[in-house]
Amino acid sequence: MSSTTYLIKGVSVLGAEPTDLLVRDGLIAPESEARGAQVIDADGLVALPGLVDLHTHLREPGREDAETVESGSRAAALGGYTAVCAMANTSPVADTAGVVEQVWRLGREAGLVDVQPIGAVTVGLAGQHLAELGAMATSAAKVRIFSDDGHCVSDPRLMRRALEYVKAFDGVIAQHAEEPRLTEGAQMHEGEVSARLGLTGWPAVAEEAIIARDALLAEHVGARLHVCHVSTAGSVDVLRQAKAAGVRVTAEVTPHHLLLTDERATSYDPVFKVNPPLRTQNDVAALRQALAEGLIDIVATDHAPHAVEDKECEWGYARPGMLGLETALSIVLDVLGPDWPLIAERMSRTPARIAGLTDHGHLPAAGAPATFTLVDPAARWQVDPTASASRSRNTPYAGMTLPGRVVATFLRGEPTVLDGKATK
Ligand SMILES: NC(=O)N[C@@H](CC(=O)O)C(=O)O
Ligand SMILES: [Zn+2]
Ligand SMILES: [Zn+2]
Repeated sequence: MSSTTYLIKGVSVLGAEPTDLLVRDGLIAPESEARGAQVIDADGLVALPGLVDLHTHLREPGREDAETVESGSRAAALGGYTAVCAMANTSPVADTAGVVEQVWRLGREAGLVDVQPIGAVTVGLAGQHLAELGAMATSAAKVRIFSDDGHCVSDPRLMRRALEYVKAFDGVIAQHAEEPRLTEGAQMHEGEVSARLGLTGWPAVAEEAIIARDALLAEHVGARLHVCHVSTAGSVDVLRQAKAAGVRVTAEVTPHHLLLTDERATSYDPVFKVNPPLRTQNDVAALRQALAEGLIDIVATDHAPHAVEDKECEWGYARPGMLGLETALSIVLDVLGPDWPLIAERMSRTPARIAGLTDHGHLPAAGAPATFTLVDPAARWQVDPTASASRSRNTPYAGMTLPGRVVATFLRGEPTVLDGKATK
């Protein structure tokens, strides 16, 4: 625990009238005890609860050339995050207690954000046999979210069993919704642009059909379902129906699906290749609306670092995925506007609740954990891929000027970012 006490002066909590926050012994303390504190001038800055990413690829173990738990944690802290959920599609796959505990320990050692491992649903992500979900849940990593992300759990019987299994410990299955038979050879969204470019399409219905099926399965067994990276207007309609019927379903949208469209593929620049693919302007509009209304519960980055040789090649050979941790808040600010209570809800409080991360998602107020981020809403910055803390460079926003800059991030009273720079 930090021995340093910080007095954050003149900060606007979620856009409210400026106030002072005293950070002491890991908590926000009553301000009367401010003697000897290190003062941080927060004039013009907004305080948000530390952001929580429910969908991050950290690539360790296996592809430490693309990202490590430490480098990804640093990118996260710089983006205003205090917790990230690490996806299981590593090498070896995080399908055992041993691997999830390794990732969890690496996160603790890096000490920049809380790294909460996600466990695989099936052994080796192969979609054949359930992984040892119970052993991962009772491990030191206390896994509560399970996902074969990168792959869809397409076998309905396996999906049903997984949903039933995790009910015992209030777990959740996070589904990468993609009917594989409908996306064989797919390179981009199936529509006008794919027809023009002559690239094999990934139809919206491949996502929507799985969400509909899984919502029915979740309802049938009374279990929790989370839908990863929702990308189409039709998926929003399915979610609306499922939620109206009382199904225990939550959903996420990525910053890139809120901003970019399939028109980007006309550049043939693989930096825009991602799964699910960038969709149409109509989809973007529906996703924004659904996020504002709460039909889509949260923003998750799907931060997917890839090595240069996997991205700087022909479109057809490139791996899908893009960086997201350092730009997410700026993109959301751009898309939603400075509605700080809404941003806090969608990027911190609700993801913390879904993941069961009780240390996170608290408003910075006396008595709460000092786990928050300070943002300069007036700052604008230009995205420079070479300046990223990630080991990879595949940001789709290179050269763009974005609003909002993270100035500081605190995790349980310890600064992980100060003056816009990581502290370790
Ligand atoms: N989003 C992607 O395009 N890629 C992800 C996998 C995934 O999220 O499905 C990856 O691991 O690279
Ligand atoms: Zn996915
Ligand atoms: Zn992913």
